[in-house]
Amino acid sequence: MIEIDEITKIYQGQRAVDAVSTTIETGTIACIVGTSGSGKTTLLRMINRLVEPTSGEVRLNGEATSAMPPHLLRRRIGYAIQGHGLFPHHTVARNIGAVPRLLGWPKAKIAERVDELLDLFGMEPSQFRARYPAALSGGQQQRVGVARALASRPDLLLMDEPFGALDPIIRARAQEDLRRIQRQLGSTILLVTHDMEEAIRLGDKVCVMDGGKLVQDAAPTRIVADPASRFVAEMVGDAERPLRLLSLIPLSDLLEPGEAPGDPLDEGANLRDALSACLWTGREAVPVSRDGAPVGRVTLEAIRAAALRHGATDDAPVPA
Ligand SMILES: Nc1ncnc2c1ncn2[C@@H]1O[C@H](COP(=O)(O)OP(=O)(O)OP(=O)(O)O)[C@@H](O)[C@H]1O
Repeated sequence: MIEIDEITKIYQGQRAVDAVSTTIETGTIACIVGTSGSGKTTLLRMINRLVEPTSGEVRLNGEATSAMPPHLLRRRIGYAIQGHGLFPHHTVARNIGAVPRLLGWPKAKIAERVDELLDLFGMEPSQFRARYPAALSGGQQQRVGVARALASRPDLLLMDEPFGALDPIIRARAQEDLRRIQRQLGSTILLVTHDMEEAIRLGDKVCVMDGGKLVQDAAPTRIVADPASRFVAEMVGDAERPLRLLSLIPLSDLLEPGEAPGDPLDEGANLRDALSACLWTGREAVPVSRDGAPVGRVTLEAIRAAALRHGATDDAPVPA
C-alpha cells in the first residue's frame, strides 16, 4: 500500500501541492486528474523524490520514502512519461531490461522477463527484441516504455500522461492493454491525466485536483454520480452523466431470463453498449452471452429504468 500523508510543495510562497493525503491499495490503479497547473505532476514527482516535498510524508508499504536514498527508491518505483523516453541507441530488449540489469539480475532472467513483457503487450518477441526505437510506431514505443517501467516488478508504477501523445483510437487500445496487464501482473499504478474520461475508465479510484488541493478522492462511480463540487461536476461534464453512469454498470446487473433477437453481447459489456445496440438496431432487448453461450437478456425498459434511477441524482443540487 502507498500512503500519501499531508504532502505539500511550496514554490516561491505558492502552494503547488497543498496538504494532499490519500492511499493507493496494492494491485489497484489510482488516477490523478485535474486541469493544467493543478499540481498533478508535482504530486507524482514527490513520490519518487524527483521533487522533494516541503512537508508531509509518503510511505511505501509502511516505509517512509524520506528514509530511503533516492536512487534506491527509484528502483522500487517505475516511472513512465509521455514521449516514453526510450534510449534511441539501445534495442527494445536493452531498453526493457535497463532496470533489471542495474539490479544485477542474471542475463537469462532478464531475457525471460523481456520476452514475457513483449508477449503481454502483443509484440512478438522474435520480431521486436532486436529492433531500435526508431523502427517502432508511436504506439509500440509507448508499450515498450510501459514494459520498461514494469520490468523489475516495481512496488509502484508512476505514469505521467502516458497516452498523451497517442491518437484517440490507439489511445483507447493502449488503455485497455494497460488495464488487462495491470490486472494480470497485480501492479500498483498511480497515473496522472488531464482527461476525466481516461481517469474514469482506468481508475479503481479517481483523485481530482484543483489549485494544489485534492478536492475529491473516490471510486469512479462515486465521482460521476456524486461529484463533491461544481468543479468536479464540470470536469465530469454534467450533460453526459447518465450515459457515463450506464457505461459503468455491467450487463450482469440487469440480466433477466428470456431471449431476444440479434447478435448477443458478452455479459462483461456495459449498459451503455446495450443501449447503443438497442437504439442502433431498433431492438427492445439484447441477448446476453457468457463464453459464447446464451444466459438471458437485457431490455431497453430495464436500461431506461436504471438511467432514471441514477438520473435522480442528476436533479439533486450540485454543491457549490
Ligand atoms: N520547479 C518549479 N518552480 C516553480 N514553480 C513550479 C515548479 N514546478 C511547478 N511549478 C508550479 O506549480 C504548479 C503546479 O504545477 P504542476 O506541473 O504540478 O501542474 P500539473 O497539474 O501537472 O499541470 P500540467 O497538466 O499543465 O502538466 C504550477 O503553478 C507550476 O507553475
